[in-house]
Amino acid sequence: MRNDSGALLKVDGLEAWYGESHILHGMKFDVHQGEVVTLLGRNGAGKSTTMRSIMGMVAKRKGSVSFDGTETIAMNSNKIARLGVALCPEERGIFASLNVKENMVLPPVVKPGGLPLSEVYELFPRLAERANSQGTKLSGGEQQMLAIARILRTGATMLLLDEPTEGLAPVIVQHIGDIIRKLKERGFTILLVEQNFHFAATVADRHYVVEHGHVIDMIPNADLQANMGKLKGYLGV
Ligand SMILES: Nc1ncnc2c1ncn2[C@@H]1O[C@H](COP(=O)(O)OP(=O)(O)OP(=O)(O)O)[C@@H](O)[C@H]1O
Repeated sequence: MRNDSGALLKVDGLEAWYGESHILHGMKFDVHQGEVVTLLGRNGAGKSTTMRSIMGMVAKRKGSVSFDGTETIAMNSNKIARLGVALCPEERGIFASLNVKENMVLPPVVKPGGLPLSEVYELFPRLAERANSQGTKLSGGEQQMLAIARILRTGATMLLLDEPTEGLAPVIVQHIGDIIRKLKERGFTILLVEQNFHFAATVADRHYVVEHGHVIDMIPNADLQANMGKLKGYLGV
């Protein structure tokens, strides 16, 4: 059952700490079924910590995070994953000694409905070509594709993508954009952390601006151009 607002993911009053450092201060936002939503903000604003907290990977946290009506704040990350939420972390986490196919079949299927390898390869023809290549031999773009492809295998329906375009050439960034739009068409719900707001504008429905561990604004993508000056001010660019 969805919660009252109809949101698939609802974050409310989320606080998080690393040791004694208080990082998140009442994060509040939601993501509806089938939406692509970004978290934008300056370095150190708390975007990755928010993603990690949603996944249950930050030990000290409180507040409320609900997924499809289920409160997850007290759950461990395995249990959260079994609800169908998956994180593609900024560092990508490819196993260097394994090849593409081995990397792909490694994560456990947590929920029925994960994409079979054949469908993953349809979405990522480049990975099909590179199926037997070792992780160390992949370009940054191929590693990023593999990192996304891997979580599609798990059956997750809510994808948390942390800076998927970081350090990639413009042509690869465009390709990642195509993939995100295809995933949206297939009904996936996506929360995206991005530094590149020009890219974010090409894939997202709404943008939340994060500063000092909480949301300070929400801008629908349709209003982004009209709010560009304000957004650049928030981001200091
Ligand atoms: N493992 C950690 N231990 C202690 N502090 C951390 C840890 N990870 C992040 N931080 C600190 O938490 C704050 C928020 O970091 P976070 O990575 O969530 O920000 P961000 O908005 O994702 O920024 P960036 O775009 O630079 O990744 C920063 O001050 C960072 O130094």
